[in-house]
Amino acid sequence: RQTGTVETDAEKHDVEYLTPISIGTPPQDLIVDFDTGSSDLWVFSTEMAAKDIKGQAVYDPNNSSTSEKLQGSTWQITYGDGSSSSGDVYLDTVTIGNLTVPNQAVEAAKKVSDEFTDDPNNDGLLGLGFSSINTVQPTPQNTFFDNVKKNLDTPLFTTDLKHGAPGSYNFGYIDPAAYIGNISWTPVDNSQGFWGFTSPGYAVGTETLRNHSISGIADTGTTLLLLPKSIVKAYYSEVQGAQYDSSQGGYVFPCSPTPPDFVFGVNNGIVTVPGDMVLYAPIDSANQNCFGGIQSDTGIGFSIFGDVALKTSFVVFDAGGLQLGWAAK
Ligand SMILES: Cc1ccc(-c2noc([C@H]3C[C@@H](O)CN3)n2)cc1F
Repeated sequence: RQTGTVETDAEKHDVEYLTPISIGTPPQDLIVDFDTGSSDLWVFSTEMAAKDIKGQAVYDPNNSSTSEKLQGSTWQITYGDGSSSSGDVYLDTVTIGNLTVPNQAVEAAKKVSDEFTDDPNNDGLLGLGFSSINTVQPTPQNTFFDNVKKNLDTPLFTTDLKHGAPGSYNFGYIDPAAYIGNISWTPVDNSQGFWGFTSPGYAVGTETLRNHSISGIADTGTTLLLLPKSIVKAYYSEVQGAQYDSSQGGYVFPCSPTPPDFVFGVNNGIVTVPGDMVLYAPIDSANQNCFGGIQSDTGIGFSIFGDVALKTSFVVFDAGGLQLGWAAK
């Protein structure tokens, strides 16, 4: 039985968290976006057109003695922001930290949309969602976590994302030094392939929790906290000068004073998103106005507890108990 840990670095404004992995023999090092909201491990590869690669590291299956083409298999994925990628599939050895999975399905990109080409530090994505939504055809493949979990002390991983500082993903153990107080546990609904859960309510600032079911997913690959329009309006009604700016595509408000905290329930506990985390990023060079870290989930069909929510907490993604644990830190 094993456990593992790997450090993840925040990009500017914590827009995404990038984590090193190794693929093949000898090992090829790439840095990828761990995404609990999807379930494909795909990487930039030598099968792409040179014009679509701008600084990224690429996986070369021909340079790995352990790669084996999964004949006839292809994949195609589209993310929440409309970005997409596609290609074919190899089985190869994948190592994260001290954990190795032989014969992991590695999805080699042949095409990627401009958003990926224009993201030079990101060499691909590693899905930590449920394998039921893996896009490989004709036979969906297992995620790294699904393949490694039988070797773990316990079938869970934890996230400790931070604001503008390296965080960590741990596999197979809960580090008691990584959080304070108690872990609030809530059941996971994985029927859509996500780490879905329902929060019982929310509060703005220091008010008491309002009963309002919020069904959403814990998604490390989404930058912001996307909530029902009514809750977003209630929050920004208490932020001086806040307004919906269609040119920015969301609520903006003066970067000072610090806006109120946003609190959401997790079972009988609460998670507090400090006001200064709702100040997502300045939209002008004078840093006068800021884009909000809380925005509407309209059109998605569920809420998304992205990095703005996750980086406030130590979160346990427990596939054994099919539950999520949230703790302060
Ligand atoms: C350029 C780029 C675009 C999107 C994403 C991306 N990664 O995870 C997610 C969310 C949305 C949902 O699809 C699953 N989790 N989005 C990453 C990128 F590097």
